[in-house]
Amino acid sequence: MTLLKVEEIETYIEQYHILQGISFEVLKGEITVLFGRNGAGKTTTLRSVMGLSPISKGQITFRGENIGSLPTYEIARRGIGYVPEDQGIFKDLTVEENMRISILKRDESALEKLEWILNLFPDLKTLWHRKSGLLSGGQKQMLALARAYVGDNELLLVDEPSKGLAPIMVEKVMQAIEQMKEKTTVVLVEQNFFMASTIGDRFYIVDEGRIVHHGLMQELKEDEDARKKYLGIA
Ligand SMILES: Nc1ncnc2c1ncn2[C@@H]1O[C@H](COP(=O)(O)OP(=O)(O)OP(=O)(O)O)[C@@H](O)[C@H]1O
Repeated sequence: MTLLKVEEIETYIEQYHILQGISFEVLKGEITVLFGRNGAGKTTTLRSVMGLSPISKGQITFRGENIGSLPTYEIARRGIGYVPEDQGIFKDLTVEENMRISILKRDESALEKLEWILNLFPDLKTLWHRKSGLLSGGQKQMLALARAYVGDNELLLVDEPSKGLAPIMVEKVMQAIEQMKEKTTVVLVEQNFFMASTIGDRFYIVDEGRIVHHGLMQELKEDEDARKKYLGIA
């Protein structure tokens, strides 16, 4: 089932034509990875879906509803969570406080979700009363993912969670995202092909504001020529 459909979106930032016709589809329960070099337009794509960088053309459909012209808070209310590159956590609040303000409805399902995610990230339990600003980069990333997960979201947009992390931490975060797939759907922006290709189901490659290649992750893993051509790796 298609959860999110992005069709030929175009986005300007100031006078710059950043997205020049981006289309992709996200199927429920899958991890869809957006690859592409620095400055290709990956972050702008996620921000456009969230309404943070409004589109000037094209259509964005979430669960069959056109959300392309809605304000960000309405898009968030419909169940799309965004984990930006800088994680978007409240650094002066504790881990507990950060988690509590993300839980919109304090019902049984929210508590179940909280328990499930804390089992996935046991470090957060240990750090429960610590100010989030004092956490390591990897711990902050886990907190950001956990917050997005308990926020009653059906789709998570996650921007480069591996950025700046030590390899062991990158592996942990990727494994966690893979496990989150059991419960939610993820669009992942990632430069680390080797990590993302182990957990992704489908890929899209962004270049100069356009999709230049897409398919099943397995196909890209088996296609050395495409990896060289589009990602510059063997
Ligand atoms: N506020 C802004 N003003 C002007 N140009 C911007 C602004 N934000 C982004 N851009 C430009 O838009 C283009 C796409 O940026 P974007 O952040 O979407 O790329 P990206 O693929 O996510 O790259 P990275 O991996 O480096 O984060 C870049 O050329 C960038 O310089």
